[in-house]
Amino acid sequence: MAYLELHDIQKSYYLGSEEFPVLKGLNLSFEQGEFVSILGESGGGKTTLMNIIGGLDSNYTGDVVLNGNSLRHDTNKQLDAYRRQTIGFIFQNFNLISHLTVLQNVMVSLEMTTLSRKQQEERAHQLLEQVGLKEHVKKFPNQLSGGQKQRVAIARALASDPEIIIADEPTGALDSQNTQEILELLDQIATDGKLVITVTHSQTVADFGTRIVRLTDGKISEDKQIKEPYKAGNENELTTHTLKFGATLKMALENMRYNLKRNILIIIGAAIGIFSVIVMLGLGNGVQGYINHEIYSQVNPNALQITKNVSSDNTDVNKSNMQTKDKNRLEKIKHVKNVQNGFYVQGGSQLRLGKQTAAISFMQTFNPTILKKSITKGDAPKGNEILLTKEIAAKLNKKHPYSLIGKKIIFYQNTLNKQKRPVTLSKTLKVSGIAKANTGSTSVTYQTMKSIYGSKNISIKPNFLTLEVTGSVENVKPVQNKIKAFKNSKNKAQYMITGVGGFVDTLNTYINLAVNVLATIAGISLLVSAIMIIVVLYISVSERTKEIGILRALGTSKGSIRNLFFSEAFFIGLFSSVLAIILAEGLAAIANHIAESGINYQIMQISTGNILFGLIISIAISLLAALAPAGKAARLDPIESLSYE
Ligand SMILES: Nc1ncnc2c1ncn2[C@@H]1O[C@H](COP(=O)(O)OP(=O)(O)OP(=O)(O)O)[C@@H](O)[C@H]1O
Repeated sequence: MAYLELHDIQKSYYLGSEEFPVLKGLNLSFEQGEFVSILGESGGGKTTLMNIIGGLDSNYTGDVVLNGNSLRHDTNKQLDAYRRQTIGFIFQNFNLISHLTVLQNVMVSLEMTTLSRKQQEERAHQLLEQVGLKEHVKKFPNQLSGGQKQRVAIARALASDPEIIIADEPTGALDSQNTQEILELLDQIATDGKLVITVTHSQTVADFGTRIVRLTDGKISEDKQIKEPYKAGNENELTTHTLKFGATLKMALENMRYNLKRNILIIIGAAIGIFSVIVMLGLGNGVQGYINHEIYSQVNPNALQITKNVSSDNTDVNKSNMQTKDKNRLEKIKHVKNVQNGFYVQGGSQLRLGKQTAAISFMQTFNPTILKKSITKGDAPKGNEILLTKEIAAKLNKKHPYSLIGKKIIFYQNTLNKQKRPVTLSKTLKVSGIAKANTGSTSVTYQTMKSIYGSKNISIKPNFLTLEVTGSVENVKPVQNKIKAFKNSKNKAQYMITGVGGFVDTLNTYINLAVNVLATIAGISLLVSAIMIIVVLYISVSERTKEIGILRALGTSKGSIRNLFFSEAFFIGLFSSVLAIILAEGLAAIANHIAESGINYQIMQISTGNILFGLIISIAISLLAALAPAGKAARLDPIESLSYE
């Protein structure tokens, strides 16, 4: 059994239904240490044969047997591994990857070995030194002569220490000096015990080897040994794998750097969409925050006032009073705390200080719906104290209303006693503080109110209750709904509620809705970015068709080719979102600077969540956009890709 055997290889090409047989039943066997030249007329099927031996073409009849193992039954993955580990390709037109340096071109092959990074680099340098390119490792292929390019290709072919070197007219594009040098290198490879099979038109090249096989009309017309073959070499000890994800990421970055201007434009284009979305979300947060801030400074949205829902023709005041059972049932509602008695009077109240008097149209007990911050000076009322609105205070002392704080004034209240006779209650109270008229209220404590009425033996019952809702303002609406659900005997709501919490929650829902609609509109530009990325990646695939062919010939799997384009898309997504985030933060800084001086509030609040959302959506869209182009790249036929011009 020979090292490599070809059994009855037949191959035809078809144009429509018309068959063009190229190889018509070849039987050959090769041993390691041989330097075989395949000679034949142009179009005779030499390249076709090399592709079959090299595992690039499996669409033939017959069998290729390596070390007793047939390639016939190999899966695509096994064929990838065969090309990586057993075959080293050298092409007439060199087929180097133009955006990689000499060193990187050799490293592509080495990155598919299990050697450590350091060992890979050492081996690449050593191989390049061996082919005489020590000084040129950092150059790009277009900075090299033809002969130098072919040496890079030889170093690359040797990288994974394969047992078979297939050279398809390796000197076809070289002058006689370079031809001589390349042939010597190939001869050296054969001396090391590898099998070198080279295709050539030239008798001189053919005479250099140890054996000549002539192909005529799809058959072997001559097979002659002209020199003693060299001794077979040792088994290849390097194990290989396909390009790992890290390596494809690196290659994608290198390719992006090579097409820098185009990629910068794409990144800017894609960033615009992400930028708009982040700005919209940030602005939404800011506007919502600002509106809530404004509302919260006026009212306490978590405080509710509850009164009995009595019909207007009802004259029985007792019906509007709150009972202990009302208090108890409110206390039981989830998120409710601090249910307090409240009492208000409308009309009949007056204040006196010396000769000055002031009528109070509405008087109530101090409760949580009166914001502490509405008290501009002084404090909330305690026992026998009264909080005045600035308006009322100004009636008692126009010039210096605040000077009333700490002073004693007399409070009068007209009411009816138990016998329904009109009486005037009076009590001296100390002014505890002055509150804003719009958000505060003239008020005393419930106890003080009780003692004012108690002075004429009148007992009062709370005519409203206040409660506080714990947690966020979102809890207010459910509490309100529970309270509204209590019905009286006529199936009417038993209570009426005043408080803005539910409204704030509804307002927030609307603001959120508006922000999401705006962000979605901004998101349409993401669709444009996605289409742009798809187009660019398709262009990239067609530009890199040859590179894909080269990588496939080197043994890169379809999956890794797919990853190469996913990696590129990943970076486009990543970089464009980073750019978008920087721009959005910059705009936020400017907008907030201006807003701070105008409304004293940061109007654009970009949260970490918004940033993460931008980052993830950008990468996800780019990866989705890469699906079709990456799939196309992976499906490309390696042989067609290699011959792509
Ligand atoms: N994909 C293809 N579809 C159809 N015909 C093909 C295809 N590839 C090659 N052929 C034909 O098969 C024949 C053999 O081609 P091949 O490239 O193997 O020849 P060759 O001996 O290497 O030629 P040369 O020495 O000129 O490179 C040619 O007639 C060519 O036109």
